Amino acid sequence: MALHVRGPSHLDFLFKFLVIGSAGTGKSCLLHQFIENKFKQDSNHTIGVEFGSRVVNVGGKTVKLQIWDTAGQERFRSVTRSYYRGAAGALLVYDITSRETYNALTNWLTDARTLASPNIVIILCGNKKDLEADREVTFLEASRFAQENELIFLETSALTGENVEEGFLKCARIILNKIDSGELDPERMGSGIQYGDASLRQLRQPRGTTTTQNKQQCNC
Ligand SMILES: Nc1nc2c(ncn2[C@@H]2O[C@H](COP(=O)(O)OP(=O)(O)OP(=O)(O)O)[C@@H](O)[C@H]2O)c(=O)[nH]1
Repeated sequence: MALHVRGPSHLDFLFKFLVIGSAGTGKSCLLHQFIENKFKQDSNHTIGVEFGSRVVNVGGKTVKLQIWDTAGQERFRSVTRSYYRGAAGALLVYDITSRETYNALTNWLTDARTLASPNIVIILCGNKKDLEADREVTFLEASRFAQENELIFLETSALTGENVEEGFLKCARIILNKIDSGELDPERMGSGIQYGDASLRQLRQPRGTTTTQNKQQCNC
């Protein structure tokens, strides 16, 4: 899907993000908490895909996060998979009170890395941190899984808001660092990154310089 940046002239970048993971882990609630700053009461299963966006300031840059919240239910898998392409970042969510959702992580991870991009930046979120008494997955084992699979790991609570903003911002910060270091090229097709108006102004060449296209047309 093509991304278009038409908006405030102060925008440096637009990043496409996904929220993925098994049904009922709290993906929609995490997105709602991040965007609305409150817990989404009576959250129903997502049908297909939902969308949200928020402009954030990270490392001195203004970034618009365009976030696709996907349905975790198996019956929507073919629809949701079609949204993976060209995502720069993802929150991969499991529920700390459900080992089943933790066991499914490997499949979600494979999907993300094959369908989105091998370079996609993924934050592993152990959600429902507030339900400590019902915990089925320890912090330590999830940390090890994250380390083995090169993921950043956080335990979150969409209910209390704990670590929710951190998850999204950490993902954005890592992507920005990778752009700075040259590891990620925003101009690569399917990078999930678009320059905003502010970056485009900086990139624009001064008048009178020879463009690549001009050089190609010249036979000398
Ligand atoms: N206690 C607690 N409950 C949560 C939290 N996050 C979500 N829930 C509850 O978990 C249930 C599922 O939340 P959703 O956000 O709809 O889950 P989902 O992952 O989007 O589910 P699908 O759309 O089916 O993939 C709801 O009843 C929420 O109220 C949390 O951090 N703490």
